[in-house]
Amino acid sequence: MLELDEVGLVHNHRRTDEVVALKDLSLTAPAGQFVTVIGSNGAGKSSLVRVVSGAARPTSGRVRLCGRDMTRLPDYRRAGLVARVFDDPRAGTAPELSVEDNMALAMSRGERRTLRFALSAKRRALMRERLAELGLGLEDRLPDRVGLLSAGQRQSLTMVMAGLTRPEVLLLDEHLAALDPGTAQRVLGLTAELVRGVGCTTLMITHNMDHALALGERLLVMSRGRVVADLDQRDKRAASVADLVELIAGAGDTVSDRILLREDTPIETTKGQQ
Ligand SMILES: Nc1ncnc2c1ncn2[C@@H]1O[C@H](COP(=O)(O)OP(=O)(O)OP(=O)(O)O)[C@@H](O)[C@H]1O
Repeated sequence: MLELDEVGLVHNHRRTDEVVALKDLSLTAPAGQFVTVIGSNGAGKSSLVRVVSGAARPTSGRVRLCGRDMTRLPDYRRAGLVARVFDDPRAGTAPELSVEDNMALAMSRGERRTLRFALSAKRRALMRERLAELGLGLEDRLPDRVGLLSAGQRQSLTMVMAGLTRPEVLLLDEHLAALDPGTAQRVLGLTAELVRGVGCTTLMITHNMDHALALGERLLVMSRGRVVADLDQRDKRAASVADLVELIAGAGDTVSDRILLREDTPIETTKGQQ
Protein backbone atom coordinates (compact mmCIF):
# COMPACT_ATOMS: atom_id res chain seq x y z
CA MET A 1 0.00 0.00 0.00
CA LEU A 2 1.16 3.51 -0.88
CA GLU A 3 0.11 6.32 1.47
CA LEU A 4 0.73 10.04 1.14
CA ASP A 5 -0.29 12.06 4.13
CA GLU A 6 -0.69 15.80 3.51
CA VAL A 7 2.43 15.96 1.38
CA GLY A 8 3.70 19.38 0.42
CA LEU A 9 6.57 20.18 -1.93
CA VAL A 10 7.75 23.77 -2.19
CA HIS A 11 10.58 24.91 -4.44
CA ASN A 12 12.64 27.99 -3.59
CA HIS A 13 11.02 28.12 -0.17
CA ARG A 14 10.38 31.67 1.14
CA ARG A 15 12.00 33.28 -1.90
CA THR A 16 10.26 35.59 -4.31
CA ASP A 17 10.27 32.78 -6.89
CA GLU A 18 8.68 30.24 -4.51
CA VAL A 19 6.62 27.55 -6.28
CA VAL A 20 4.20 25.22 -4.54
CA ALA A 21 4.43 21.99 -6.55
CA LEU A 22 2.36 19.84 -4.15
CA LYS A 23 -0.10 21.18 -1.62
CA ASP A 24 -1.21 18.98 1.32
CA LEU A 25 -1.75 16.04 -0.99
CA SER A 26 -3.20 12.94 0.66
CA LEU A 27 -3.61 9.67 -1.20
CA THR A 28 -4.01 6.01 -0.28
CA ALA A 29 -3.48 3.44 -3.04
CA PRO A 30 -3.97 -0.16 -1.89
CA ALA A 31 -1.45 -2.84 -2.90
CA GLY A 32 -1.78 -3.69 -6.58
CA GLN A 33 -3.99 -0.73 -7.51
CA PHE A 34 -3.32 0.76 -10.98
CA VAL A 35 -3.88 4.53 -10.88
CA THR A 36 -3.67 6.85 -13.89
CA VAL A 37 -2.92 10.53 -13.29
CA ILE A 38 -3.72 13.45 -15.57
CA GLY A 39 -3.53 17.23 -15.29
CA SER A 40 -2.37 20.33 -17.11
CA ASN A 41 1.23 21.49 -17.41
CA GLY A 42 2.63 22.28 -13.99
CA ALA A 43 -0.22 20.52 -12.12
CA GLY A 44 2.29 18.58 -10.00
CA LYS A 45 2.19 15.14 -11.65
CA SER A 46 5.96 14.69 -11.92
CA SER A 47 6.37 16.14 -8.43
CA LEU A 48 4.07 13.40 -7.12
CA VAL A 49 6.23 10.78 -8.84
CA ARG A 50 9.39 12.41 -7.48
CA VAL A 51 8.27 12.37 -3.84
CA VAL A 52 7.19 8.73 -4.12
CA SER A 53 10.45 7.68 -5.81
CA GLY A 54 12.57 9.62 -3.31
CA ALA A 55 14.03 11.92 -5.99
CA ALA A 56 12.46 14.86 -4.11
CA ARG A 57 12.04 15.17 -0.36
CA PRO A 58 8.65 16.59 0.68
CA THR A 59 8.71 19.94 2.46
CA SER A 60 5.91 18.65 4.70
CA GLY A 61 3.84 15.51 5.22
CA ARG A 62 4.65 11.80 5.08
CA VAL A 63 5.15 9.12 2.41
CA ARG A 64 4.57 5.52 3.53
CA LEU A 65 5.06 2.30 1.64
CA CYS A 66 3.68 -0.97 3.02
CA GLY A 67 3.21 0.87 6.30
CA ARG A 68 6.86 1.96 6.42
CA ASP A 69 7.73 5.65 6.61
CA MET A 70 9.87 6.42 3.53
CA THR A 71 9.68 10.22 3.72
CA ARG A 72 13.36 10.75 4.44
CA LEU A 73 14.68 7.72 2.55
CA PRO A 74 16.65 8.74 -0.57
CA ASP A 75 15.83 7.15 -3.94
CA TYR A 76 18.78 4.72 -3.95
CA ARG A 77 17.50 3.25 -0.67
CA ARG A 78 14.07 2.71 -2.19
CA ALA A 79 15.47 0.66 -5.09
CA GLY A 80 13.80 -2.71 -5.19
CA LEU A 81 10.66 -1.24 -3.61
CA VAL A 82 10.01 1.49 -6.18
CA ALA A 83 10.68 1.29 -9.94
CA ARG A 84 10.39 4.37 -12.18
CA VAL A 85 10.13 4.56 -15.95
CA PHE A 86 10.85 8.02 -17.35
CA ASP A 87 9.57 9.80 -20.45
CA ASP A 88 13.09 9.68 -21.93
CA PRO A 89 13.76 6.10 -23.16
CA ARG A 90 17.48 6.70 -22.55
CA ALA A 91 16.99 7.35 -18.84
CA GLY A 92 16.17 3.86 -17.56
CA THR A 93 19.15 1.91 -18.88
CA ALA A 94 22.94 2.23 -19.01
CA PRO A 95 23.96 2.68 -22.69
CA GLU A 96 27.54 1.41 -22.28
CA LEU A 97 26.43 -1.85 -20.66
CA SER A 98 25.02 -4.82 -22.55
CA VAL A 99 21.37 -5.83 -22.50
CA GLU A 100 22.40 -8.73 -20.26
CA ASP A 101 24.29 -6.57 -17.74
CA ASN A 102 21.46 -4.05 -17.59
CA MET A 103 19.00 -6.83 -16.82
CA ALA A 104 21.37 -8.37 -14.26
CA LEU A 105 21.56 -5.06 -12.46
CA ALA A 106 17.78 -4.81 -12.43
CA MET A 107 17.52 -8.33 -11.01
CA SER A 108 20.01 -7.60 -8.26
CA ARG A 109 18.55 -4.18 -7.44
CA GLY A 110 17.42 -4.06 -3.87
CA GLU A 111 19.33 -7.24 -3.15
CA ARG A 112 22.87 -7.07 -1.82
CA ARG A 113 24.25 -9.35 -4.50
CA THR A 114 26.99 -9.02 -7.07
CA LEU A 115 26.66 -8.83 -10.83
CA ARG A 116 28.42 -12.19 -11.15
CA PHE A 117 25.85 -13.86 -8.92
CA ALA A 118 23.13 -12.34 -11.03
CA LEU A 119 24.54 -13.87 -14.22
CA SER A 120 23.81 -17.50 -13.43
CA ALA A 121 22.53 -19.70 -16.25
CA LYS A 122 19.08 -19.77 -14.66
CA ARG A 123 18.89 -15.99 -14.61
CA ARG A 124 20.07 -15.77 -18.21
CA ALA A 125 17.30 -18.18 -19.26
CA LEU A 126 14.78 -15.96 -17.46
CA MET A 127 16.14 -12.88 -19.26
CA ARG A 128 15.73 -14.61 -22.64
CA GLU A 129 12.22 -15.67 -21.76
CA ARG A 130 11.15 -12.16 -20.73
CA LEU A 131 12.74 -10.56 -23.79
CA ALA A 132 11.17 -13.11 -26.15
CA GLU A 133 7.73 -12.06 -24.86
CA LEU A 134 8.34 -8.61 -26.37
CA GLY A 135 8.52 -10.07 -29.86
CA LEU A 136 11.38 -7.71 -30.77
CA GLY A 137 14.14 -10.30 -31.11
CA LEU A 138 16.01 -8.82 -28.14
CA GLU A 139 16.49 -12.29 -26.67
CA ASP A 140 19.17 -12.80 -29.35
CA ARG A 141 20.89 -9.50 -28.49
CA LEU A 142 21.92 -10.10 -24.88
CA PRO A 143 25.60 -9.15 -25.51
CA ASP A 144 24.72 -5.95 -27.47
CA ARG A 145 25.29 -2.54 -25.94
CA VAL A 146 21.97 -0.94 -24.96
CA GLY A 147 23.07 2.31 -26.61
CA LEU A 148 22.63 0.55 -29.96
CA LEU A 149 18.92 -0.10 -29.41
CA SER A 150 16.10 2.06 -30.77
CA ALA A 151 14.01 4.25 -28.43
CA GLY A 152 11.13 1.79 -28.48
CA GLN A 153 13.40 -1.21 -27.87
CA ARG A 154 15.05 0.63 -24.98
CA GLN A 155 11.76 1.63 -23.37
CA SER A 156 10.47 -1.93 -23.76
CA LEU A 157 13.66 -3.20 -22.10
CA THR A 158 13.22 -0.67 -19.27
CA MET A 159 9.69 -1.96 -18.72
CA VAL A 160 10.90 -5.56 -18.60
CA MET A 161 13.64 -4.51 -16.16
CA ALA A 162 11.10 -2.74 -13.97
CA GLY A 163 9.15 -6.01 -13.80
CA LEU A 164 12.27 -7.99 -12.88
CA THR A 165 12.83 -5.92 -9.75
CA ARG A 166 9.30 -6.91 -8.65
CA PRO A 167 8.70 -3.50 -7.06
CA GLU A 168 5.95 -2.67 -4.60
CA VAL A 169 5.32 0.54 -6.55
CA LEU A 170 5.77 1.22 -10.26
CA LEU A 171 5.96 4.85 -11.39
CA LEU A 172 5.39 5.56 -15.08
CA ASP A 173 6.15 9.19 -15.82
CA GLU A 174 4.80 9.84 -19.33
CA HIS A 175 6.71 6.77 -20.43
CA LEU A 176 5.09 6.78 -23.89
CA ALA A 177 5.69 10.47 -24.62
CA ALA A 178 8.82 10.10 -26.76
CA LEU A 179 7.65 7.07 -28.75
CA ASP A 180 6.03 7.00 -32.19
CA PRO A 181 2.34 5.92 -32.12
CA GLY A 182 3.00 2.31 -33.19
CA THR A 183 5.73 1.80 -30.61
CA ALA A 184 3.68 3.62 -27.96
CA GLN A 185 0.84 1.18 -28.62
CA ARG A 186 3.14 -1.80 -28.12
CA VAL A 187 4.71 -0.41 -24.93
CA LEU A 188 1.24 0.43 -23.63
CA GLY A 189 0.17 -3.18 -24.09
CA LEU A 190 3.34 -4.23 -22.30
CA THR A 191 2.46 -1.86 -19.46
CA ALA A 192 -0.93 -3.50 -18.91
CA GLU A 193 0.68 -6.96 -18.91
CA LEU A 194 3.51 -5.91 -16.61
CA VAL A 195 1.21 -4.36 -14.02
CA ARG A 196 -1.06 -7.40 -14.11
CA GLY A 197 1.90 -9.81 -13.89
CA VAL A 198 3.80 -8.08 -11.09
CA GLY A 199 0.68 -6.95 -9.20
CA CYS A 200 2.39 -3.77 -7.97
CA THR A 201 0.73 -0.48 -7.04
CA THR A 202 1.14 1.68 -10.14
CA LEU A 203 0.95 5.41 -10.81
CA MET A 204 0.89 6.19 -14.53
CA ILE A 205 1.23 9.85 -15.52
CA THR A 206 -0.14 10.56 -18.97
CA HIS A 207 -1.31 13.40 -21.16
CA ASN A 208 -3.40 10.97 -23.20
CA MET A 209 -6.91 10.95 -21.75
CA ASP A 210 -7.96 7.87 -23.69
CA HIS A 211 -5.12 5.96 -22.04
CA ALA A 212 -6.02 7.44 -18.65
CA LEU A 213 -9.60 6.22 -19.04
CA ALA A 214 -8.82 2.84 -20.58
CA LEU A 215 -6.05 1.66 -18.29
CA GLY A 216 -6.13 1.08 -14.56
CA GLU A 217 -8.92 1.06 -12.04
CA ARG A 218 -8.66 4.60 -10.69
CA LEU A 219 -8.01 8.01 -12.21
CA LEU A 220 -6.72 11.12 -10.46
CA VAL A 221 -7.06 14.60 -11.93
CA MET A 222 -4.44 17.01 -10.57
CA SER A 223 -4.42 20.78 -10.55
CA ARG A 224 -2.06 23.19 -8.80
CA GLY A 225 -0.46 20.54 -6.62
CA ARG A 226 -3.73 18.94 -5.48
CA VAL A 227 -5.96 16.04 -6.49
CA VAL A 228 -9.15 17.74 -7.69
CA ALA A 229 -10.98 14.60 -8.85
CA ASP A 230 -10.61 10.96 -7.84
CA LEU A 231 -12.52 8.58 -10.11
CA ASP A 232 -13.02 4.94 -9.18
CA GLN A 233 -13.55 2.17 -11.75
CA ARG A 234 -17.27 2.88 -12.05
CA ASP A 235 -16.80 6.67 -12.47
CA LYS A 236 -14.04 6.01 -14.98
CA ARG A 237 -16.23 3.73 -17.11
CA ALA A 238 -18.94 6.37 -17.18
CA ALA A 239 -16.56 9.27 -17.95
CA SER A 240 -15.60 10.59 -21.38
CA VAL A 241 -12.62 12.62 -22.54
CA ALA A 242 -14.92 15.67 -22.61
CA ASP A 243 -15.72 15.09 -18.90
CA LEU A 244 -12.00 15.04 -18.06
CA VAL A 245 -11.38 18.23 -20.04
CA GLU A 246 -14.23 19.81 -18.10
CA LEU A 247 -12.74 18.69 -14.76
CA ILE A 248 -9.37 20.23 -15.65
CA ALA A 249 -10.90 23.44 -16.96
CA GLY A 250 -13.27 23.55 -13.97
CA ALA A 251 -10.24 23.59 -11.66
CA GLY A 252 -9.17 26.78 -13.41
CA ASP A 253 -6.37 25.24 -15.51
CA THR A 254 -5.71 25.73 -19.19
CA VAL A 255 -6.18 22.48 -21.06
CA SER A 256 -2.95 22.07 -23.01
CA ASP A 257 -2.75 21.31 -26.73
CA ARG A 258 -1.07 18.00 -25.88
CA ILE A 259 -4.27 16.94 -24.15
CA LEU A 260 -6.60 18.23 -26.83
CA LEU A 261 -4.61 16.85 -29.76
CA ARG A 262 -5.35 13.21 -29.07
CA GLU A 263 -3.28 10.60 -30.84
CA ASP A 264 -5.20 7.60 -31.96
CA THR A 265 -3.29 4.95 -30.02
CA PRO A 266 -5.54 1.94 -29.51
CA ILE A 267 -4.64 -0.27 -26.59
CA GLU A 268 -3.34 -3.64 -27.60
CA THR A 269 -1.31 -6.17 -25.65
CA THR A 270 1.67 -8.00 -27.13
CA LYS A 271 -0.44 -11.14 -26.89
CA GLY A 272 -3.54 -9.65 -28.49
CA GLN A 273 -6.32 -7.19 -27.74
CA GLN A 274 -7.14 -6.19 -24.14
N1 LIG B 1 13.23 22.32 -9.55
C1 LIG B 1 12.21 23.16 -9.60
N2 LIG B 1 12.37 24.46 -9.25
C2 LIG B 1 11.33 25.33 -9.27
N3 LIG B 1 10.08 24.99 -9.65
C3 LIG B 1 9.87 23.70 -10.03
C4 LIG B 1 10.92 22.73 -10.03
N4 LIG B 1 10.40 21.55 -10.44
C5 LIG B 1 9.10 21.77 -10.70
N5 LIG B 1 8.78 23.06 -10.45
C6 LIG B 1 7.45 23.68 -10.58
O1 LIG B 1 6.54 22.90 -9.81
C7 LIG B 1 5.25 22.87 -10.45
C8 LIG B 1 4.85 21.44 -10.67
O2 LIG B 1 5.75 20.86 -11.62
P1 LIG B 1 5.60 19.37 -12.17
O3 LIG B 1 6.79 19.10 -13.02
O4 LIG B 1 5.33 18.47 -11.04
O5 LIG B 1 4.27 19.50 -13.06
P2 LIG B 1 3.67 18.45 -14.12
O6 LIG B 1 2.22 18.30 -13.78
O7 LIG B 1 4.48 17.21 -14.14
O8 LIG B 1 3.82 19.28 -15.46
P3 LIG B 1 4.11 18.82 -16.97
O9 LIG B 1 2.91 18.08 -17.43
O10 LIG B 1 4.29 20.12 -17.68
O11 LIG B 1 5.36 17.98 -16.96
C9 LIG B 1 5.41 23.67 -11.76
O12 LIG B 1 4.94 24.97 -11.52
C10 LIG B 1 6.91 23.66 -12.01
O13 LIG B 1 7.31 24.80 -12.73
